[in-house]
Amino acid sequence: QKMSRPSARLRVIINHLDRHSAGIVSFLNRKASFFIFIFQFGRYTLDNDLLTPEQRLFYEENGFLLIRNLVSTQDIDRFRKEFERICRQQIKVPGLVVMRDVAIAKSEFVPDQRAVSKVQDFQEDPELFRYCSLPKILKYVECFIGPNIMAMHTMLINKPPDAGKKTSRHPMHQDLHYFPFRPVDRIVCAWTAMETVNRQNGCLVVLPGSHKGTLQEHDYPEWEGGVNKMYHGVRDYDPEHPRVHLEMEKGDTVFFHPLLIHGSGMNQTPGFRKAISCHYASGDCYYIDVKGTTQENIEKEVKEIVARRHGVGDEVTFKDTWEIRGRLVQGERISM
Ligand SMILES: CC(C)CC(=O)SCCNC(=O)CCNC(=O)[C@H](O)C(C)(C)COP(=O)(O)OP(=O)(O)OC[C@H]1O[C@@H](n2cnc3c(N)ncnc32)[C@H](O)[C@@H]1OP(=O)(O)O
Ligand SMILES: Nc1ncnc2c1ncn2[C@@H]1O[C@H](COP(=O)(O)OP(=O)(O)OP(=O)(O)O)[C@@H](O)[C@H]1O
Ligand SMILES: O=C(O)CCC(=O)C(=O)O
Ligand SMILES: [Fe+2]
Ligand SMILES: [Mg+2]
Repeated sequence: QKMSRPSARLRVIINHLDRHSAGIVSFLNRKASFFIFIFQFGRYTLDNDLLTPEQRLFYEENGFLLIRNLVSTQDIDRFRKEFERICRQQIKVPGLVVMRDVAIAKSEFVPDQRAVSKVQDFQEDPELFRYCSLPKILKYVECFIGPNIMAMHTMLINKPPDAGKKTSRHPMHQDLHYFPFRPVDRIVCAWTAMETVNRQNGCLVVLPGSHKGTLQEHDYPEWEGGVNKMYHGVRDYDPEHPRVHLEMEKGDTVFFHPLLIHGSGMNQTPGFRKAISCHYASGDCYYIDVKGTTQENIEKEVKEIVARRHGVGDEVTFKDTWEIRGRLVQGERISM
C-alpha cells in the first residue's frame, strides 16, 4: 500500500528521467529509479536541487564525484601566489604546518632550498581559506553533509618531483583514519587540481566503491626508500585491486567520502604538482573516543607531535586538536 505512493524525492527523480526518455524506456526507468531509491538513495547523499540523479547515483556507488572546471583560474592563481608568499617566508600564518618531503628533510640541503611538499591548517590565512568558503564548493558539499558546514582540515599539497626514492607517493588510505568525529557519511573532502594532474605527476588514485566498506587498520607501508611522517596506508593493501586514476585539469574538483581508499603515485616530472583541499564535516557531527580502535596509533602520533611542538602534555587531547582547527563556513556549529 505504502509502496505505491512514491515520495516527493522519488517523484523528482522519475520526472527527471521522464524528461530524458520516452515510452517503454520511461516505463523501465520508473521501475529502475524506484529500486535505486529503495536501495541506494539517502545514505551517502542528501536531497538537493543540484546533483542530477546520475551524479547522485554515481557518488552512492563509487564514493566520489568529479566536477570539471568548478574553481576559476583567477581563484587558483591567487591561491598559488599566496602559497609562494608562504614558501618565501614573506608571511607567517598562525597554526600553519609546513611539511617537507622526507627525502629532502633527511638530506643535507640547507633549509631554504628544501621544498615544501605540503602546507596544512591554513584556516588562519584568509586568502587560502577563501577556498573553503567558495559558494561553488559549498553548494556541492551541502549535497553530501547538509547545510551546517564546518571546515575541519585544510591542505595545499605541492607534490615534489620524486627525489629518486619514491617518497613522493602517498600510500593508499582512508581519510577517516585521521578523524575522531562521526557520523562518517556526514564528512566529505573537496580536492581541487591547481594545474593539470595526471599519471606522470602523481594524480589521485581511487578504489571505486571502497567507501561501502569499514575503516581499515592503517600503518606505515614498508617502503624501502622511506615514507613521510603520518603517511599511513591501509595495512595489507592489495596492489592488484582495480583502481581508477583521476586525471584532472586546473579547477576540476573531486568530492569524496572519507572511507574511499585513495592515494597518489609518484611525481615523475620536474614540476611540483599542486592541489588544494578541504575536509568538511556537518556542524552536528560529534567527537568519539578512539581508544581501543584502529585509530589509536594515529592519536598517539598526533599527541607526540603536539607535545614536541607546543611543549604540552596529556592535557591536549586528539579531540582538542580538531576542535581548535575547525571553522564554521555555513549554517550552525552545533556539536563540533
Ligand atoms: C586526511 C588527512 C589528515 C590525511 C593527511 O594529511 S596524511 C599526512 C598528515 N601529515 C601531517 O599531518 C603532517 C605531519 N608533519 C608534521 O607535523 C611536520 O612536518 C613534522 C614531520 C613534525 C616535521 O615538522 P618540524 O618539526 O617543523 O620539522 P623539522 O624540520 O624540525 O623536523 C623534525 C624531525 O622530523 C623529520 N621530518 C621532517 N619532515 C619529515 C617528513 N616529511 N617525514 C618524516 N620525517 C620528517 C626531520 O628530519 C627531523 O627529524 P630528526 O632530525 O629529529 O630525526
Ligand atoms: N604497498 C603499498 N601500500 C599502500 N599503498 C601503495 C602501496 N604500493 C603502492 N601504493 C599506492 O598506490 C598508488 C599508485 O602508485 P603508483 O606509484 O604505482 O602510481 P601509478 O599512478 O599507478 O603509476 P603508474 O602509472 O606508474 O602505474 C599510490 O597511492 C601509491 O602510493
Ligand atoms: O594530493 C594527494 O596526493 C593526496 C593527499 C591525500 O590524500 C591526503 O593528504 O589525505
Ligand atoms: Fe587522503
Ligand atoms: Mg603503478
